[in-house]
Amino acid sequence: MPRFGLLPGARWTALRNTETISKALKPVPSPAPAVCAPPIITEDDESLRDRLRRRRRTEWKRKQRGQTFLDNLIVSIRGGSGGDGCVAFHREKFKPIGPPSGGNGGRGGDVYIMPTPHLTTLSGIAKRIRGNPGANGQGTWQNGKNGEPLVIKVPLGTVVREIPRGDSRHSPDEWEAEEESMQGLNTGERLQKMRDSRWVHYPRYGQTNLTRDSFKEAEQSLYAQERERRYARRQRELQSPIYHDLDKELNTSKSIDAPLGARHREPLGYLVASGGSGGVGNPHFVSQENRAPKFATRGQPGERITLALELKILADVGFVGMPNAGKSTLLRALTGGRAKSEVASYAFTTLNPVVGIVRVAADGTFEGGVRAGRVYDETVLEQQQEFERVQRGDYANALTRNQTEERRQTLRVNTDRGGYHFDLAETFRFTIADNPGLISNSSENIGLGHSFLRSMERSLALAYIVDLSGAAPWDELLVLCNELEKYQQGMSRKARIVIANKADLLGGDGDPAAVADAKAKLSRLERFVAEWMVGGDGRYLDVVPVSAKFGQNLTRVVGLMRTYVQEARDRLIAQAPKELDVVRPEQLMSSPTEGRPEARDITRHDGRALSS
Ligand SMILES: Nc1nc2c(ncn2[C@@H]2O[C@H](COP(=O)(O)OP(=O)(O)OP(=O)(O)O)[C@@H](O)[C@H]2O)c(=O)[nH]1
Ligand SMILES: [Mg+2]
Repeated sequence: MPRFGLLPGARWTALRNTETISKALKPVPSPAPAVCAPPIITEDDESLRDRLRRRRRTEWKRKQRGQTFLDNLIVSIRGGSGGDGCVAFHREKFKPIGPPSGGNGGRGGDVYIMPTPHLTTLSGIAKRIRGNPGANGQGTWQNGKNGEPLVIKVPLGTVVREIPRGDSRHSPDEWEAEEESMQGLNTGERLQKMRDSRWVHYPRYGQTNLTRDSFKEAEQSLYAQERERRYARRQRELQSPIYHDLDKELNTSKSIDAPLGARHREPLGYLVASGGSGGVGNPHFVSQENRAPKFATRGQPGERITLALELKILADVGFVGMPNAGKSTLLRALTGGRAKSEVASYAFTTLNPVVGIVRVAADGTFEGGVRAGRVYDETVLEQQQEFERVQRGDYANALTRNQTEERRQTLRVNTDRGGYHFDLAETFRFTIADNPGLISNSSENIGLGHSFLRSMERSLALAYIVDLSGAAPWDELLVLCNELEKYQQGMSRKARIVIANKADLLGGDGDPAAVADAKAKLSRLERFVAEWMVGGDGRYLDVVPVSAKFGQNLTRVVGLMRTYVQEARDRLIAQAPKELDVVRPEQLMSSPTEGRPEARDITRHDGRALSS
């Protein structure tokens, strides 16, 4: 029995015509017998698929030219609309004609914006946000409930700006939106629509109300109030447009001198759009002339605001390096694996900045350094190894956290100093941002674009990461330095250190000739840095060879970074004691670097052109 299938391109509508049915159907061969066994997916297939997926993601990201890194977002916000007032008359046994008893509508919920350290991207924020509406009033003087406030949580370091009127990105306010919705209507229709959106009438009394003087007066006064509100809004927009630099967490603890028993309210953040007032019920319109008003007002629409959110990640130290230099590996090594930055051997693994915290003890020990012997390999390989460990049952007899603690106390020794324990007293902490790789012409939005460079503007210090095993790490440095300068003049003066990574690849297992070569390369890099690269305060940049993968020489890096951060913080306090919250990087630097050579067209040690 032949099976039939739809000819490619034949539309289902064609099947209505019976004549075309025979044309639309064609015999198709019977399917191959079902294979019972599931297809065997080898490990190679898995990794190939994984690599292809990553490649697609990177390519897509590159095509967006930095547009998808959500550090810039336009949000249009609407406060909650107020609830409608109610038209009702009191009814009771033996009281058939009671007084007006319509309740007022509830106020629309306000919209607040609040910084939180638990977020690192703006990607979870909707582009249109609407506050909660107030509830409508009801009979027997029942007022509607106010709308709950809505809090938009944004990452720390977000700058909030109101988009001014006239800007193409500005979305219309309440009145402009109403005007737009009435386009094409004649005067009578417009008036009718405006009345419908402002008034509630007692059933079947709409037309009767309109002719009453008391209604006309009420309408006049409503429009007058609206004009005042509109004028006040324009004034506010001109005189104090919304601007918040959310670089500090809001204090959530109760003040110590708060009265006993005072309720603690969680801070909501900064108000950005107020909710509309609720409409008033019909008792509001009682007058000598009209003892039983049969109209009430509707709730006002909430404020409409358009905000531009810009995320400038706040990290004390920012990493600047070419793709594959080992920035993510270094961040993971410095944070003891806490910072979940992806590591892989292809360019542009890191697509968005990742911030990690380095915790340092009084003796210079840092959290990542206490787990001696740990290798920070590529994340896929680590996952694979972890999976194998689980499969082998290595964790079956592992001690629980309480057991470990007990054991430590009984033995009075520190048996476990790795993992997520950092049992030394932490005396200093700073944050590091691992940024996507920078390539030649990144400042012109090539590669992953320059959106992440904006985040670096705020770092107190920058660290260049170069691949020491490459053919010419000094050329990499030049490109990095020039790109920073091209993006913002004077930015490269924030750099304090050159970290020469992958030092473990040099030295060829102790072969004297290879060791001599490695030393020569390092001293050439040092000479280059001494000759061409001067920090903002006129000092030369430190050059430190490390191996991020094997955690070698990292204590020195942490020690130096700690000094830079401490110095910069002290300087900030000294220079701007009253404006501590304003980071002014240009104040940190004093002497310009001159005579720096131009970026050259260079190729990397692996032969790839940098200007791709
Ligand atoms: N031998 C050795 N390999 C390293 C070292 N540091 C990083 N690698 C390897 O270098 C490759 C790239 O490392 P990543 O940390 O992803 O480099 P990245 O600079 O973050 O790269 P992008 O995110 O693409 O800009 C990985 O295969 C790492 O395992 C090191 O110190 N020694
Ligand atoms: Mg990376």
